[in-house]
Amino acid sequence: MEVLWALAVGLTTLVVVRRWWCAKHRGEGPRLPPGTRGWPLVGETLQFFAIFGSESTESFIVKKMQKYKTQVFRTQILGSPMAVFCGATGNKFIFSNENRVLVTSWPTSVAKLFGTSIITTAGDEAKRVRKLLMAFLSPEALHKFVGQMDSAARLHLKRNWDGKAEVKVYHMLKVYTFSLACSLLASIESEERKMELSALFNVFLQGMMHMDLKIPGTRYYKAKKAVDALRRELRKEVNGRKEALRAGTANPKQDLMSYLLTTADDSGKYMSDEEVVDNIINLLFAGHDTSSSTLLMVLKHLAEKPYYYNEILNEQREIEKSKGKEEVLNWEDLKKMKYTWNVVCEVMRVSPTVSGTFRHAITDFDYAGFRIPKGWKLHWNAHTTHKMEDYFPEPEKFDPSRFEGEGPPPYSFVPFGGGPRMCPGLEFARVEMLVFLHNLVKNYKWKLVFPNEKILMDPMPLAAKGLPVHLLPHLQHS
Ligand code: HEM
Repeated sequence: MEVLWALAVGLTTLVVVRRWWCAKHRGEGPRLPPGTRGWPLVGETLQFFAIFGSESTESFIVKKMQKYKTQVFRTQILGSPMAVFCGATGNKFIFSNENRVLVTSWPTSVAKLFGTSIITTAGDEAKRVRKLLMAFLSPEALHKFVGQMDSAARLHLKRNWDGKAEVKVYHMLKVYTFSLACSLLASIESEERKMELSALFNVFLQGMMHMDLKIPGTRYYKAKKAVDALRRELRKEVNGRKEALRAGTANPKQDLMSYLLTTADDSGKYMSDEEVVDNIINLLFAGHDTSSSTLLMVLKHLAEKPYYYNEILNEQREIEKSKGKEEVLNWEDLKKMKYTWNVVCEVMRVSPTVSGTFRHAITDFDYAGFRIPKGWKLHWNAHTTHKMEDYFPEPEKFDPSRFEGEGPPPYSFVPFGGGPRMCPGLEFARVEMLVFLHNLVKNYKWKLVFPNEKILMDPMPLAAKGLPVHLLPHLQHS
C-alpha cells in the first residue's frame, strides 16, 4: 500500500513539474519551430531513441509531422534542443548548408575516440582529408580492386559457407566485411591478425556510444583501451609499410594505407602517421558494420521474396556465362548488375541502414519561416523520407522498379546522406555488396530458419537471432 502511495505521489509530482516546464518555455519565441521540450532534462530522448530500437523507426517523427504539419519541428534530446528536418526539402537544406550555417555533429565522447580523422574535422580540413581518402575510394581508383574483392568473396564462401547446412548470416557477413576492409585498407591478410583486430574492434564498438565515465570496467573505459590498442597495432603496420615503401617492396597504390602515406594534398603536405592510423580506424568503423547490416537486410528480403531472388540469379548467371571459370569480375561486369543494384536500393529504401545523422547550427538561421538558434542540434532522417507517398507511391510496397530510369526525385532517397558529408565509401560499399551477391546467388538459395525473426535497430539493422538460414546449394548447372 505504501509503495502504491509513493508511486502515486511520485507520478503526480512528475506531471506537475512537466506542466510547469512546458508553461515556462511556451513563450520562448514565436518563430521557433513547433514542438515540445518534453520532460525536464531528458526532454524527448526516450521517445526519440525508441525509434532506433524497433522496426517502426518512423513513428516518433511521423506522429510529430502529422501533428504540426510543418517541414521542421523541435524537440529536446540529451539535454540539447534539436530541430528535426523532414522530407526531401529538409534533407536538401541540411546537405547544402554544411559549413555555411551548420556542421556535422558527433557526441564529444565519440569524437574523442576517433582522434584526428574525417568525421572529427570540419571546413577546409574536412575537404582536405576527404580529397585524400577519395584518391582510394573513388570509382576510378576502385576499378582495380574489383578482382581482389571477387577473390576475397569466393574464398570467404568456400571457407565459411560451403558444405554447411545452416549459417548465421549476421555473424558471417561481419566476418566478411571486416576481413575485406582489413585487406583493402591495410593489406592485413593473416587470419590470426584479423581476429586479434576484430576482437579489439568489437569492444570499441560496444562502448563507443556510452558515457565517458573514466571508471575501469565501464563500457566506454574499455572502448578507450581497445581503441588505444588498435592504434598501437596499426601504428606497427604503418611503420612496417613505410620501411617497405622505402625499400621498394611495397606498392604505393596497393591499399588505402599506401595511398595515404604517399599522396600529398594540394599544398604538398602529407598526412601524419597518426592521421593515417586514425583515418583507417574511422573507415574500418564506418565501412564494415554498415555494409554487413545492409547485406543482412538484402538476404532477408531475398529469402522472403523468391521472385526478386530469381531475377537477380538470372542477371548474375548471364554475367557468369560470359566469363571463364576462374576469371574474376571486373568493372564492366559490375555495370551489368543494374537489376541487382535496384533491389539493393529498394532494400535500403524500406530499411535504411543509417536512420539519419546529426549536425549542429553554427549560427542563427531561418528555415521554412522559423528561426533555428545557433547551438541547436539538427537531425535529418532517411526512414521518414523513404516512406513518403509524394516521392514513393505505395511506400509499403517492395518495388525495385522505382530505381529504373530517372529514379526517385533528388534528396528523397538518401541511404548514404548527401552534400559534402555524404558517405565517401558509397562506391566501395556498392562494389563490395554486388560482388558478394554475385558469388552467393550463383551458388546458393537460402531459407530463413525463423521466418518471423525480429529485426532490431542497434542503431543499425540487426537480426534478433543472427538470421540463421538453411543453405540450399544449386545443383551443378551447365
Ligand atoms: C551500405 C553501406 C553504407 C551505408 C548505408 C553508409 C551510410 C553512411 C551515411 C548515411 C553517412 C552519413 C552521411 C551524412 O551525414 O550526410 C556515412 C558517412 C560516412 N561513411 Fe558510410 N555508409 C556505408 C559504407 C561505408 C563504407 C564501406 C565506408 C568506407 C570504406 C564508409 C565511410 C564513411 C565515412 C568515413 C563517413 C563519414 C563522412 C564524413 O563525416 O564526412 N561508409 N555513411
